[in-house]
Amino acid sequence: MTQHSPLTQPDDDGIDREKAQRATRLLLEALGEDPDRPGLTETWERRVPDAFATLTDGQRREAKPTMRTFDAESDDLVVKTGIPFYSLCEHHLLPFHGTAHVAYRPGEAVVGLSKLARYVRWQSRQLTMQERLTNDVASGLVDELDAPMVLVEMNAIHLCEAMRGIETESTTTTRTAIGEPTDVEREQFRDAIARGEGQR
Ligand SMILES: Nc1nc2c(ncn2[C@@H]2O[C@H](COP(=O)(O)OP(=O)(O)OP(=O)(O)O)[C@@H](O)[C@H]2O)c(=O)[nH]1
Ligand SMILES: [Zn+2]
Repeated sequence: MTQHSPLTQPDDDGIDREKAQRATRLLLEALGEDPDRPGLTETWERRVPDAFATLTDGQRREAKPTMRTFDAESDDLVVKTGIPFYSLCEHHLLPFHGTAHVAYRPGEAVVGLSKLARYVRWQSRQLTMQERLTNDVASGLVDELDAPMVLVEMNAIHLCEAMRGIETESTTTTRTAIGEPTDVEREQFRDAIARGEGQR
């Protein structure tokens, strides 16, 4: 069907490229398009399968960022706010995107700061719901860091709500805590988020 992949088996990036090509072609036909018109041939042959391979690599452990850690020197809360993320809603296959804030109380280790953002980006790349993604980020970080306490907040706009359906762009906030955050830690997390928002 294409020079990019003669195989029906999943490629290394985990998606069955020929199926994705056939499905995209079929969808274009269902929409009344001619998939063989010049502007669309590479769309089903290459671009859409490649895009979905990237946008779902959160399902593949091999794509997980390396979480380099260092010895912790204290158990003071580490907070990273304003991490952009892009995900796909499993109901409509449309994006939801926004900002994540994460905090953890170190156990034996702290992680390189950039890895928190990389981890959120990787986890976001799957068909999911915002609530589940928030929990996945938190439980994943607990496992990765062996951290006794993690807090995550995500704020997002869902394009399935903005572009169709209710046609309203509103922000959804989801939060989760794993472990037992103290009142002081919760306050530090809230303050850091508010400070970050003040700077934008
Ligand atoms: N809880 C939750 N709901 C979501 C998320 N993403 C999309 N939705 C909602 O999923 C629901 C799907 O509702 P359905 O009634 O099955 O589908 P629909 O007819 O397309 O719904 P409308 O969007 O209201 O037109 C909608 O209310 C969306 O707003 C998410 O991450 N979490
Ligand atoms: Zn949706």
